[in-house]
Amino acid sequence: MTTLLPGSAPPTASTGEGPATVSVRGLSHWYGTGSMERQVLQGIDLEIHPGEVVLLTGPSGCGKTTLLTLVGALRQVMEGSVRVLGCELKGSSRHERQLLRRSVGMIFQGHNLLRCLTAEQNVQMGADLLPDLGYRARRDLSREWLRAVGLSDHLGKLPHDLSGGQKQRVAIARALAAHPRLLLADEPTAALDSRTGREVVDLLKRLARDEGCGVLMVTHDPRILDVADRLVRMEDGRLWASEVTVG
Ligand SMILES: Nc1ncnc2c1ncn2[C@@H]1O[C@H](COP(=O)(O)OP(=O)(O)OP(=O)(O)O)[C@@H](O)[C@H]1O
Repeated sequence: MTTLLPGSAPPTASTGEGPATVSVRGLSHWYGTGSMERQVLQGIDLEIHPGEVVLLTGPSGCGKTTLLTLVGALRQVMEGSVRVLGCELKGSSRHERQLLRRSVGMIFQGHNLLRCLTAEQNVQMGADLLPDLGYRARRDLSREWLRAVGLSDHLGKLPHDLSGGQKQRVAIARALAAHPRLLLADEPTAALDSRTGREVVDLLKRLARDEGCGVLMVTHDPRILDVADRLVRMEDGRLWASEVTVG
């Protein structure tokens, strides 16, 4: 039996069909100017389809986070094409990028919780992005997501009363509460023990499958590679043709 995620629609997703969630073509990126200029991405091509979980691996400093932030509309695209949920980011306006980011969930290493808000209030910020939901519905949704990540007993706690792994799970619940159509995650299991890390990636996989959400996840964690529909390896700013279909 399939258990639906909080507030989710019945499963409709199919992996690899329909328009791509992300389509990157010939993407290059540089940092610095003049003699300090350094190319960090070199002609990247990548597609992610609705419901697909793509894991990105590669050595430290090879450009993984840069790629994630470009796809997440957090940086201006310098060269190449990045289409996310039908929106071309090359040449896009700040307003267009802001609108797009409402449909993109992001889980980065420093979980960025607001220190003065409880776990429940932090997650509610994610639910606030959903249109047409009253206060009570948003609060209930936040509680359901916190239950889904195993934190029902910590609703009223402030971030400094939570462990690193618990904070990471709040950040994950906040990203998922907004019902993203694309989820970008930078080492989401880094601060988690192996059991919690496994639960979190299984949750992300379910989100992808049940809601047709594309997932791009950077990881160094060999214990979770099996969650991938596809593994992509980056070295020196290039995606090598080692796109391995996992299972
Ligand atoms: N804002 C910036 N300004 C200048 N250089 C940067 C900036 N951000 C990243 N870099 C450099 O660009 C290169 C790629 O960095 P990036 O963070 O994308 O790599 P990464 O693969 O995610 O590394 P890690 O696995 O250690 O997080 C690195 O050499 C990094 O030092």
